[in-house]
Amino acid sequence: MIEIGEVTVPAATVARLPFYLRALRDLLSDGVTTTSSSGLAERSGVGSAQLRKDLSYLGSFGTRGVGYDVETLASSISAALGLGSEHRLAIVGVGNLGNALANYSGYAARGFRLVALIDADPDVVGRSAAGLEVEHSDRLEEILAARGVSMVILATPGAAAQAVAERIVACGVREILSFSPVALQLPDDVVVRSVDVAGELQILAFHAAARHAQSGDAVGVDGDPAVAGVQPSA
Ligand SMILES: NC(=O)c1ccc[n+]([C@@H]2O[C@H](COP(=O)([O-])OP(=O)(O)OC[C@H]3O[C@@H](n4cnc5c(N)ncnc54)[C@H](O)[C@@H]3O)[C@@H](O)[C@H]2O)c1
Repeated sequence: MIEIGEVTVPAATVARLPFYLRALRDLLSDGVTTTSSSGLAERSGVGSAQLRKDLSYLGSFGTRGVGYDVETLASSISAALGLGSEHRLAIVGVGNLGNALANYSGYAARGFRLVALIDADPDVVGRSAAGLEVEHSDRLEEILAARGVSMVILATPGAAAQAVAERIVACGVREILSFSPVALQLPDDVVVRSVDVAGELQILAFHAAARHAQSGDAVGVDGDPAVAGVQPSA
């Protein structure tokens, strides 16, 4: 459970709020001002009962027979997610992944501003991405403080991740999005979200194997024995 203002919201609900917000912003850009819970649920990819339950944690927004006011609901979800004010973001580890993430153009529209790129490799330092110059990690503390960084994307190799994360946390940063393949050991008040693309693909492989098993087809996608070998649980 996560505290949002004075209410406690299940972590799974918080994880779905960005999907609702994205769907609402799409509706707004299509000029749609009201939406039904079923319409919003469909756009968000969740069931409408789930959506109504999730939104009930944030207060009462819908009007029976009319639906939700798109702008009001989007503002409420934004506020609940703490997106009212801009989050200043740094990427630490600007290799293949960090560079690709730096060049993502969607941060500003979602309330984030990329303000620093940091790397340890002298060959990488000085390169430019997204209008920023990569700076040396020797100056990490100084850079995070000077730019008011509140969130960090960590994309260093696993071997460096723990030590770098500790330095980031010592600067007061409490939210880290980690792509590094290690379980970071950090104080309890630090929130780490870990992204594992290969792990997500394994989950898809599991579902593919389950579907093939149900249809009596023992061979996985494209005959891949690794996929075929995954056994779904009951
Ligand atoms: N989670 C995922 O889904 C996923 C997907 C791809 C890669 N990864 C992981 O992300 C990380 C980055 O992958 P990549 O392909 O970009 O690797 P990369 O080697 O291209 O980039 C890593 C960068 O980190 C820098 N670095 C090393 N030590 C550092 C330190 N102490 N401080 C600051 N920078 C430092 C390196 O100089 C390099 O530029 C790896 O750990 C990789 O395993 C995760």
